[in-house]
Amino acid sequence: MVLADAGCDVTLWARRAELAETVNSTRTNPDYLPGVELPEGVRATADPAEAAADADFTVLAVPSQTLRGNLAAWTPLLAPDTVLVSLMKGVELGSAMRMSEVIEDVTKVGEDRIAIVTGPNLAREIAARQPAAAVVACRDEAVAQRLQVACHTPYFRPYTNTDVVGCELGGAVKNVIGLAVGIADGMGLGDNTKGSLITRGLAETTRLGMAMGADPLTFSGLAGLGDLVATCSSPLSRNHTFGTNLGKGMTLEETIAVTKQTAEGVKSCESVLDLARRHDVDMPITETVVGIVHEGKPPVVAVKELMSRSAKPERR
Ligand SMILES: NC(=O)c1ccc[n+]([C@@H]2O[C@H](COP(=O)([O-])OP(=O)(O)OC[C@H]3O[C@@H](n4cnc5c(N)ncnc54)[C@H](O)[C@@H]3O)[C@@H](O)[C@H]2O)c1
Ligand SMILES: O=P(O)(O)OC[C@H](O)CO
Repeated sequence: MVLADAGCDVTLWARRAELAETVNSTRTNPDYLPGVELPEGVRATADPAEAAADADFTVLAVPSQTLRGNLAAWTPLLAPDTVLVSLMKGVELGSAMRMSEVIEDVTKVGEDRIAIVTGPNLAREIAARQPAAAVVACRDEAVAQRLQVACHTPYFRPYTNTDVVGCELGGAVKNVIGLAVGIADGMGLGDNTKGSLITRGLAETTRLGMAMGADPLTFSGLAGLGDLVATCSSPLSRNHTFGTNLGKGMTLEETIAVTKQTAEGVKSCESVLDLARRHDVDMPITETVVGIVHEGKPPVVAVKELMSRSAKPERR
């Protein structure tokens, strides 16, 4: 919708032929965004070759853990000079690669032709054309500027950034902190807890980012604080909602069963912790989320452990 509203011709790939047909005939995607009318500039197809043909930008928005497999099939279909754009906010399990690294690894396209779009961009609000800012990041600023033009609309305001590492980490780790805040909400804890988790969550995200060569200022921008605040405040966030259900006492299996869309932090909390250990960075909130989500630690016990860590200066 954003690209079409900005004047681009968009071909949307859908896995199911019947969904592509529904999008074309009704101009809606009733399974995911009921009630939202898609602009004329969006056409759907179930044929990835048709979607990829001659594309100036190939925008990738599949779950982070399926990207590698999807791209392996799509790489031969990509237009020769296309810019690959990641909307995904996750880290690959096992390799601990960021999404742009997975894209480079599979397609062998150089980092100057790989960009990301991130920031406080809850899909439902974007689809309602509510005002939002975003970050378009690419190592090659000229490419970021081209993409900025391609997605700039009266309601969607993209800023450029060349710190791809920082922007990607901001997006992936905020999902983990969103889970933590959701768990606290579900336990009935209040806004002091939320403010503390958001701030200390941003501190551990920044520590990891700096260890990986990111610019610390990125984390006070849209890809860091901006997205963290949106995710941790909103009932529209899948990660936040997933955490709230866990905090209310639902089991992991029950929570997965009621979650219809991708909550990236559920898997990426493990890969973020993996990254932290590879870079020797302390990430206590991420570790706590892994403990609750994957090791069956009761939230009450996890909170006690987090609060009884040794006292230390704030800036360390
Ligand atoms: N929804 C948002 O508000 C939002 C905003 C910004 C970024 N993102 C990011 O976008 C990415 C995708 O999230 P989403 O909101 O579109 O999730 P979603 O669950 O709504 O949609 C994921 C899509 O991927 C498809 N899919 C699932 N498994 C697949 C597979 N094996 N191969 C190919 N396609 C598959 C699903 O059919 C679905 O169409 C995530 O990384 C998320 O963090 C989402
Ligand atoms: O629904 P979530 O938790 O995946 O969050 C969506 C977007 O990333 C918010 O910017």
